Amino acid sequence: MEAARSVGTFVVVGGGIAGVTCAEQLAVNFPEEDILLVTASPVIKAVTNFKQVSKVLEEFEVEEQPSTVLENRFPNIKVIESGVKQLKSEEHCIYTEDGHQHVYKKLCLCAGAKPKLICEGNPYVLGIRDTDSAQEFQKQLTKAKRIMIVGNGGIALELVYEIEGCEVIWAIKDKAIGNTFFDAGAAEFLTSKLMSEKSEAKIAHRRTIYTVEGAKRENRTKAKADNVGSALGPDWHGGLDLKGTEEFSHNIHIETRCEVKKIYLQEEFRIMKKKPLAFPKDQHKSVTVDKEMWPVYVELTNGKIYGCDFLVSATGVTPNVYPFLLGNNFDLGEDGGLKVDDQMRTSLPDIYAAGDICTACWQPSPVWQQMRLWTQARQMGWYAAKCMAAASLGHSIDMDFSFELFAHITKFFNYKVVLLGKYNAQGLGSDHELMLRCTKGQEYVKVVMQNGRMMGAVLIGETDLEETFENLILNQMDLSSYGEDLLDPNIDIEDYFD
Ligand SMILES: Cc1cc2nc3c(=O)[nH]c(=O)nc-3n(C[C@H](O)[C@H](O)[C@H](O)COP(=O)(O)OP(=O)(O)OC[C@H]3O[C@@H](n4cnc5c(N)ncnc54)[C@H](O)[C@@H]3O)c2cc1C
Ligand SMILES: NC(=O)C1=CN([C@@H]2O[C@H](COP(=O)(O)OP(=O)(O)OC[C@H]3O[C@@H](n4cnc5c(N)ncnc54)[C@H](O)[C@@H]3O)[C@@H](O)[C@H]2O)C=CC1
Repeated sequence: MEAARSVGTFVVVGGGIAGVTCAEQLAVNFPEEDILLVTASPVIKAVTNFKQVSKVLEEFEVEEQPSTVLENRFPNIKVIESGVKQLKSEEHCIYTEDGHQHVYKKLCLCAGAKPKLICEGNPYVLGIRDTDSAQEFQKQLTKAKRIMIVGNGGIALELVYEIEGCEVIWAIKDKAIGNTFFDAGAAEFLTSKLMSEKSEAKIAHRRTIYTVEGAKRENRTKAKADNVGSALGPDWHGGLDLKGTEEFSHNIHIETRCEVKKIYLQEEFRIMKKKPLAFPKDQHKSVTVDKEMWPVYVELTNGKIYGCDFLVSATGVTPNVYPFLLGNNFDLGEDGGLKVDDQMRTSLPDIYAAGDICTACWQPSPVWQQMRLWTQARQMGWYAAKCMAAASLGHSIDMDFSFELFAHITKFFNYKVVLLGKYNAQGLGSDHELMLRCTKGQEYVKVVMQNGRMMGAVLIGETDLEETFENLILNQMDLSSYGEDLLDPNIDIEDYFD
């Protein structure tokens, strides 16, 4: 039987922030055209309450919505809930799992990324990406007395702060926590909070950025077949009760400079006669042998072995390119993403990409870098649509202003965190200086300077400096003459530069 075939000018794949933003923008640009959004997940992600905090910094809420809400808002968007199983780029056609074919003139791939697990296929190693995987994690946690978290980026930072009633062994490769966002100084500032704070205060301050419309969570079905759902985002844990079986708040032990060497199941471990360690009651006291039996045992590269109920592998993501590769010779970046140029074009004709799936391969501004973040997914989806629209009318457009400066606003350990430009002196070599201001428990301010110019900043706490520093990084003013005054709390820096 011949498969049903549709023909559309613009087809977008992926119902996450990048895909939805791209489809919306195309729908606005081409009200007469039908825009096809093909997605494996049964709900789509919508950006709501968008707020431009300053020139580049933006904040918004995210809602999971049924696709009909998007179709009602944009009558020329048609959502198809089915995973793409093959792309035939020479025929300008995608094949979906429901047996249909969709022909496109221009296609934008926004299929996100998947967790890069330390051990694929082991049922005791969980990854967190979408609503289903977060709920599975929560379910396992309610039965757990001890877990191990591996990884030192965004997810690990959020988890160690949120989990209660369960011993957590946090195994990190680095010497300080949060290496993807912080240097050792900021890490120390945060660690003291992690080790001291009581759960009551924490709950009272829980942030509420992430919203899920109504009670849809319960009614949701899984993403089709092997496909992942959309990535979670700001405050994804807000609606989850992340509590283990015990009655304490934080109980975290950090193992630094190590990786997972091997994971043993209980039976396998029993015959080996190796000695697992008990949960250290105090970082400085000598450790004792663990008498308890655990479902799984983890041997670390520092020689220590701990038993636990399960592990969370919060070890980054891999772009979800697999469904599109067969028979298509895409150029891939080192991180496995689809390489895109300054017009968001992949290496194949009429195929664009945006969000976590892509690897930015244009010459970036000296103070921008790609990170797989919600904000960048939105900016790329929006810009890709603009580029597709321009190309279909025969021209190209200038790079969007949002790619001039890396800017990320988030919350860690209940502190507001703003990251600007080369906030960790990424790629600046040794030829740079750092200036610091820190008030324990209150704020941590770091600026990265090079040749008298501000190149980046980390602002933790209510510093109120983001707008001024954003301007100083963007205008690359020579600040040599201001010296330490830049961070003097008694000087109103805003007045200085008015
Ligand atoms: C736990 C967690 C917390 C996070 N917190 C933050 C945060 O606080 N701030 C921040 O900025 N970022 C955060 N991020 C990162 C952010 O969520 C992602 O960078 C962003 O959502 C990526 O959007 P995307 O649209 O590119 O991909 P996704 O959201 O992953 O969407 C991909 C879409 O493609 C669909 N799809 C996949 N395969 C196929 C296929 N074969 N056919 C059709 N459709 C397909 C999926 O179902 C999905 O709808 C977090 C990520 C996680 C996992
Ligand atoms: N508030 C925010 O901005 C948040 C952002 N996110 C984003 O979601 C995505 C997924 O988050 P994460 O998984 O935390 O990724 P990540 O990229 O933030 O961090 C991955 C971490 O895993 C470590 N790692 C990699 N391989 C390892 C290995 N084999 N053994 C031990 N450690 C290893 C890395 O050193 C790094 O610390 C990222 O794009 C992240 O930026 C996630 C949560 C919060």
